[in-house]
Amino acid sequence: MKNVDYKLYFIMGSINATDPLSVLEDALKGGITCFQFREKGPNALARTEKKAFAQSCQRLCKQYGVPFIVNDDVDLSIEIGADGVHVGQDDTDAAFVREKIGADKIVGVSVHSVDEAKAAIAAGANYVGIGPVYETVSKDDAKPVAGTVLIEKVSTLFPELPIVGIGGITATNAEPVFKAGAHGISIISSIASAENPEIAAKQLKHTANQWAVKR
Ligand SMILES: Cc1ncsc1CCOP(=O)(O)O
Ligand SMILES: C=C1C=NC(C)=NC1=N
Repeated sequence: MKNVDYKLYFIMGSINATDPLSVLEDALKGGITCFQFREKGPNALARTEKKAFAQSCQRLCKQYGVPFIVNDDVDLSIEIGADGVHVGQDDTDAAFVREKIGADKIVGVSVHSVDEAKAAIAAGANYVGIGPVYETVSKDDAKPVAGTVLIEKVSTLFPELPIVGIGGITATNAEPVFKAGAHGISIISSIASAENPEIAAKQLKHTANQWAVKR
């Protein structure tokens, strides 16, 4: 799975929306370019329910030709033939994930330092997620707000490495994330909690397209 478009990377799980499948379909209609199935938190689904929900999301992504990436759960990703896996520093080791899912799948890694970015590259990551750029309400154990400093450092040191910024990103604060060198923005609440998720995705896509051209 090469040259993936990380421009507008939506992340969601069953706890992020009342009707998650209709939110995902709206986001897909609004033009998201990548989706991450992130089923985490106190009331997250497990086992058979989690797999069934993941496959419903995967089916929608397939209809819209959008890559379907699973957060952390490597076995689920393999079981349902997902397009890739995203891992955090405390999740499964990225090199192990790469070895398990094979060369043509997507491996994404959350990084919080230059050293972690270096290690992610060595492990065979296709992209890194850097944040939280701004205050986030969607991850209770998020690291301190980092701004765009690390995005600038990593994009300067590793110009070829795809970077997505994450954390509190909206249509009005996305510009600095791209200016700092990110290839894309990762979003939960600006889309999942929006009055109209399709319009929210369209607005974010418009901003992302403006900046992706200037890269
Ligand atoms: C998963 C994750 N990692 C760092 S912040 C975050 C949550 C992003 O959610 P939101 O876009 O609602 O701030
Ligand atoms: C924590 C994360 C950072 N970045 C991305 C893309 N996904 C995540 N779940």
